Amino acid sequence: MPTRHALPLQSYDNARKRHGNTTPATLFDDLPVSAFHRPAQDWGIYMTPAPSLLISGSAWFDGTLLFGPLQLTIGAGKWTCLLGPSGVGKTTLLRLVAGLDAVTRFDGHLNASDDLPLAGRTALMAQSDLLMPWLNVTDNVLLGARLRGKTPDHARAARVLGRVGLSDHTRKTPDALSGGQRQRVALARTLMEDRPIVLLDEPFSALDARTRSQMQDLTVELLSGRTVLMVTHDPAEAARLADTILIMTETGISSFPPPPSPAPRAVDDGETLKTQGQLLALLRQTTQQDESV
Ligand SMILES: Nc1ncnc2c1ncn2[C@@H]1O[C@H](COP(=O)(O)OP(=O)(O)OP(=O)(O)O)[C@@H](O)[C@H]1O
Repeated sequence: MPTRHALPLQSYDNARKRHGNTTPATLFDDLPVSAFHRPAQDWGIYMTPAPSLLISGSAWFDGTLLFGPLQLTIGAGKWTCLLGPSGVGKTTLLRLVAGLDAVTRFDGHLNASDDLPLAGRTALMAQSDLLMPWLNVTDNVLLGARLRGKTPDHARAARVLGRVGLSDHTRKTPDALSGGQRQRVALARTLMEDRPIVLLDEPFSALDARTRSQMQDLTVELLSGRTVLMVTHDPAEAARLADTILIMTETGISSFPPPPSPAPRAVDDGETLKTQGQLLALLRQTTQQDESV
């Protein structure tokens, strides 16, 4: 764990200690430590146009094959949904792309099509919200900027928090929020991070149906032009949002045709509902095959 005493938010380490170090250390570890000390103009690399992701290889944990060999391309500026049975390695794949998985060995290549490093160009919204319990909602959303020594953009944070429906909750700490509200704070924080590659791990799973469809629309709007890789268990979500649908199983990754209309698709769009049904049928088959092994 790198020391963080030079970070602009001086109280970060102390607060972590006070709270028993309960917050996962990985929240902003996608930033190389040296990046915290770079002059502002060097941050240009993080604003590059969205590249494709080229992934090829196998992942191993403790000498056991987790998944692979697999080979896939995540389209530049496109929204790719990754589905598959629990435990097949979807989260691991996201964490590997984000450079956050120190325990899994990946034999192969994880590259951007522009040949620039991935480090610092990804934003990951993890399955757990990773909110700092001692910071209020606004400060959680602004934490990334503070850690990088940038002037926090309070006006933008207020706008994004307004868009995710949390304007009335900005001064609350996470313990005073519902699960769905916490997930919206985490979403707001990810949307504040201006990265060309965005990795979302079941970002809408804790939301009620109405809020979920609203947050899906908002996220598509705000991440337009980014390369998005989203893990989801929800065929309806994939059918609404995906430019590309990928199914990950123990035997590899295959693609599934999305509906022809552009995303986000209407929830009652006929082609979208058809794709949702076909996808669910395929996932049921996949799960049954896994269970019969
Ligand atoms: N820290 C860890 N130590 C050991 N094994 C782990 C660890 N994290 C994950 N695994 C194992 O790695 C495999 C892949 O896990 P991963 O979380 O990537 O799956 P997933 O497809 O995202 O599952 P889910 O859909 O349930 O979130 C699983 O078998 C899991 O048990």
